[in-house]
Amino acid sequence: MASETYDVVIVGCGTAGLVLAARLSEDASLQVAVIEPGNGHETDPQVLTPGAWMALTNSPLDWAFKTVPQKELGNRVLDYPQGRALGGTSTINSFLFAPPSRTNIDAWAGLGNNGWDFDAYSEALKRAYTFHDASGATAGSGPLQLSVYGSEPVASWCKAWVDCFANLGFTSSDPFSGEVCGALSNVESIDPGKKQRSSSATAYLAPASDRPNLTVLTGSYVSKLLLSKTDLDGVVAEGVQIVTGDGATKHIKARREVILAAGALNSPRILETSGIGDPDLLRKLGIEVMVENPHVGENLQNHTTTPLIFDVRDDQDTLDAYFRQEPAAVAEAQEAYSKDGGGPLGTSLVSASAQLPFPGIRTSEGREDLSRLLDGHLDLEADPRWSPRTTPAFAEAHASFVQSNLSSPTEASGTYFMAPAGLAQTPGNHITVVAMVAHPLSRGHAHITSASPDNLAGSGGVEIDQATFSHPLDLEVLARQLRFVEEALTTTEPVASLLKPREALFGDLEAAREYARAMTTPGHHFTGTCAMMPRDMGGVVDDKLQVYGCRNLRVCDASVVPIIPRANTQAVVYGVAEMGAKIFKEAI
Ligand SMILES: Cc1cc2nc3c(=O)[nH]c(=O)nc-3n(C[C@H](O)[C@H](O)[C@H](O)COP(=O)(O)OP(=O)(O)OC[C@H]3O[C@@H](n4cnc5c(N)ncnc54)[C@H](O)[C@@H]3O)c2cc1C
Repeated sequence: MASETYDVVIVGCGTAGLVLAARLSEDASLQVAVIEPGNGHETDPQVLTPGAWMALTNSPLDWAFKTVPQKELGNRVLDYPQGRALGGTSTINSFLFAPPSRTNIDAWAGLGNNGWDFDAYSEALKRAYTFHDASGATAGSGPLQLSVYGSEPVASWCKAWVDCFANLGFTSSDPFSGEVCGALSNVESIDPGKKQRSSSATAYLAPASDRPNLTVLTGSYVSKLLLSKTDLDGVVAEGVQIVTGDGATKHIKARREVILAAGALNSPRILETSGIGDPDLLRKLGIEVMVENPHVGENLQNHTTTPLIFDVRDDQDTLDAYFRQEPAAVAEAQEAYSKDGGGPLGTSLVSASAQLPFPGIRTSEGREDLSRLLDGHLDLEADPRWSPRTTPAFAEAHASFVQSNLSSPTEASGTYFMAPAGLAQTPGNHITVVAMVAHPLSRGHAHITSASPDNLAGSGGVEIDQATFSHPLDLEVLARQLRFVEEALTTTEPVASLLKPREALFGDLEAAREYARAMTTPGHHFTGTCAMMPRDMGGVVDDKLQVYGCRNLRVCDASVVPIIPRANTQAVVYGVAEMGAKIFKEAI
């Protein structure tokens, strides 16, 4: 069988994978190979034009996973998109760049992950981005380009949104500070010079692509890790087996390290297919057990998103006509974008967000409500009913973090997004607001259901269960967020007087729960399936991102995130990858 040898072999040219490829190949003495089933789309206008991102899901650039039916959502099956291209999900995502909170990252350190405190993490994240603010000033020193969109009517809606929450006492703050408690115009991974998508492919790979020590193998998927078991060394990763675009099987050997960066759904699949996972599952499927670890593929965490659409006064401008793809509005959008990158094609359309504490936490009534909820639903002694495969130690640490987050008047336990258009594409003018529980307690899993390495070519042979609302506290918090946001926007200026009169949807909490069960869809923030924490707590990798029980094998992508961040995940992944690159450089 054909074989090639490099020092480091990286599996996946995604968000994290290309950060690692670019950073590690800065050392000209290291031969680095990175492998990707998808292809490059460097000149594809569908990828580069911000407003076109929605068409990328369910396209050939999407793995297009699906969950099993979700019991608490009336057995609905959920779409789980994931990028399959140079840049991975950073090539198909919706641009929002939301750095995580100090308390969230410090909670990772609190699990026993030495060196992963917020200050160290923040330094690493700054190496990933350069943020250009409206005045032209910049922050950060990295290749990823970030900006805030400023065209009308989006800018006016963002201002009204920010002012509305300021009037409720939630003043906006610096999104990079780790301490946001208020509303803001979203920072997006859009290059303000080119008015185009900035991804790990454009920002990290493009400038490094002609390095002689960096080999990028596209159109090829890893079908197996090459692991050997010896009495002396235990289990060692020696490389990977790949299947190329023409169906040939090849071995790519690693002298030093194999780094899995295949994302939160594919990294655990590759481990399990290669014999690292729950011994019962592996034996049942006829896979030789190389490393026993029942936590591989467990601890899947994801946000849920629940939209509320508000009718806007007819004399207020929104992006509805474009969103309904009315020919005149589409032509106008194309003209605006080709003129100066403005108009709806220049932005994700998800223009503003708010990160807010538990509804009512600043009143005694709200605090009593929360206290009843926590007493009824949050057992700090680790309740295994909600996540039977999680260790009591992790369940307790997770619950304790969520309790402290919900109880704080200044920490965000809810994240809200605003788009100045109706996502239902109905006639008239609208804004859509999406509510999200920042740190859900429900945890699911992603496990293989077949031993065949051929499955790794696509989305078959895997069972993904998000276990939506399996922890009852998540639905309770969300129901309160929905009532809060409806009341806040319809009664607080300046937004209230921009909306048409409306009959409240949620007379009581049960109405809000029902609405959530019917309308909730997944965020695309899959994390946790190869969690970084001590092994006896349920970890798959240690704080150097090494896979427990296997030498020369690391994981570095969204799967290592042990507790989901309060908002979207790409910023977290860029930070994790920059942290990982530093750790690996020191180790190799
Ligand atoms: C539709 C969508 C919109 C999103 N919007 C936002 C947003 O607005 N803001 C935000 O912060 N986050 C957003 N996210 C989430 C965020 O983009 C991801 O969390 C992040 O990019 C994941 O990075 P990763 O490196 O873990 O995985 P990926 O970037 O997905 O990289 C994994 C790579 O591994 C490759 N791979 C998989 N299997 C194999 C194999 N067997 N062999 C070789 N390679 C393999 C994949 O093809 C892929 O290129 C969005 C996600 C989606 C799906």
